[in-house]
Amino acid sequence: MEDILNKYSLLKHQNVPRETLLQFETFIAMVQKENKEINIISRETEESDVIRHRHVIDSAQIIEFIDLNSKNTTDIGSGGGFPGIITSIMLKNKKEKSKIHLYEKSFHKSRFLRKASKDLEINAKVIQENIFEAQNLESGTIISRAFKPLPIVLDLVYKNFVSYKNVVMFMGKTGEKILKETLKIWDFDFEKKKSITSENSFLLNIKNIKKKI
Ligand SMILES: C[S@@+](CC[C@H](N)C(=O)[O-])C[C@H]1O[C@@H](n2cnc3c(N)ncnc32)[C@H](O)[C@@H]1O
Repeated sequence: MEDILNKYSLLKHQNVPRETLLQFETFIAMVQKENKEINIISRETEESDVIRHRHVIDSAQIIEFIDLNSKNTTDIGSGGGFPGIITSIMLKNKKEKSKIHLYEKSFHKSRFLRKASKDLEINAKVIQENIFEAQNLESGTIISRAFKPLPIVLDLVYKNFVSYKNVVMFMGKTGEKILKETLKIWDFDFEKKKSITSENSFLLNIKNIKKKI
């Protein structure tokens, strides 16, 4: 059998423990099983290799942006648990106490997320709610992957969160254009990191959001 470290060679620089990688593999099997019942990820991407690269490794690369001094991190629009479940697995094996709050409006996906969190014994809380209706939220890092466009996420954070440390956004191939347009309306500090899984994508680590107009 191929060594698990080879399968996750893109994460080599992060020294992810074998135990964490094994839990990633368990989670991949859970997603594949559930995907037969409900649409967690698109059917074309449900091969193990594809889930590992496109969803698991892609999610894991944000770990360095998570504020470990905060009580909780919030994943908005968690879907099948990317990146919320993946980061929670990593925090558990790093013995970090920060809890991941997974906001997901779908009943079926929330039920899957709850079961996966329980079976994986991770420190995650699933909140089945429309996040736009949630008020006075508090978080350390807020994570958003394939949820809504950047300006909508910024507006949500601005209006619905009373405190947060930073916002991590996954940006695709139109990311540069979207960033430029967004900066006309919003003022914020940001840091960019090239994605390790996709040539045209990057991560944005955003702080100090202010509205310009
Ligand atoms: C395209 S999926 C992305 C899921 C996951 N973050 C990923 O990267 O694979 C967007 C998810 O956000 C959820 N969602 C959409 N609007 C929402 C809302 N207002 N509140 C909470 N969840 C929402 C959807 O049900 C869906 O599961």
